[in-house]
Amino acid sequence: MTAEHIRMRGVTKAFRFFTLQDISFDLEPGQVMGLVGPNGAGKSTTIRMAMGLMAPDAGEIRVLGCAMPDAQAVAKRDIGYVSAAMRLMPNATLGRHMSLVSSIYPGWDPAYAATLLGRFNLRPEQTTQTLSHGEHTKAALLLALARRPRLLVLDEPTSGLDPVARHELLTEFMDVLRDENRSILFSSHNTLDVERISDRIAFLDRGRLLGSSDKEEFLERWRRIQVQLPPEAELPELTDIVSHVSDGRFHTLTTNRFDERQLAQLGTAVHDVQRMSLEEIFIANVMHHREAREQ
Ligand SMILES: Nc1ncnc2c1ncn2[C@@H]1O[C@H](COP(=O)(O)OP(=O)(O)OP(=O)(O)O)[C@@H](O)[C@H]1O
Repeated sequence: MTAEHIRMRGVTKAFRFFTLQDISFDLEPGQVMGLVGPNGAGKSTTIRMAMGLMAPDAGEIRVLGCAMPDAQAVAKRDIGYVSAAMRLMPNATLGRHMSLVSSIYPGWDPAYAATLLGRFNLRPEQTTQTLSHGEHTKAALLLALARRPRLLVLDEPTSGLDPVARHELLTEFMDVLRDENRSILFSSHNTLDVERISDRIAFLDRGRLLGSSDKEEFLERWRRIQVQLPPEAELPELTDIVSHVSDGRFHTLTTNRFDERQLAQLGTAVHDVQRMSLEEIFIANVMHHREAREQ
């Protein structure tokens, strides 16, 4: 029995034109992990395997202590899963969905469901086919959240939502995490959302995991260093520089392992040191790995 809510080790899945390679990460109780990657990076494939909807070619997946995909029926009693591809029954009302879900899952919380109806501005009488895209997403999220599952797995949960609904949803996620036995894995292109609520981040690109660590660790390690050299002077040999842009005199160095040693080596040439947003780190990380692979 493992304590992790999700544990992936060496997970590989090959399609005709794409391979997800050697994916390993852990999601601990009480954590929110943002799975970030460009289009086609393998986020949904990773999530689908974690949900037991697809078997890996190799590697180990355990979710809430259950081996996936074999023991998915047991694990899913305590997982709320929402993806953009999911469709509610077209002719049924939201109220019908709510009573169906509440009859299956003992954790259903009617008072919380009523609160979410108000927050998401939804009515139980609405049928699925009359819902807008954003309302459909909110309805699916309501059905997952009101079960109060131990693990929420959300594939692009904020796509198609307006900024106010996004804000409300992210606030809901933070509420979920007041309970340290619960956790969330969510995928997103929206690095602002990920930066706001995640405490762990996994970056994926072209089927590979570029890194998985605490958000604060990413934000602490990555820096842009602006350097201004006197004429004829040469930039000292530095390690851990992932990108270097220069017009001869002014240099912008991006480092993924910032420390005082680098500044000491550059001395008085350092003009400015800037923290990077998660979006800037994401782009720099992806470009650095792509260049390294192409060399
Ligand atoms: N069943 C499948 N058969 C063949 N190829 C597949 C299958 N499912 C996914 N792929 C391929 O795997 C790659 C990764 O897809 P995936 O949906 O996991 O990416 P993603 O990171 O979620 O992308 P996006 O952000 O665009 O939704 C894509 O190139 C896709 O074409």
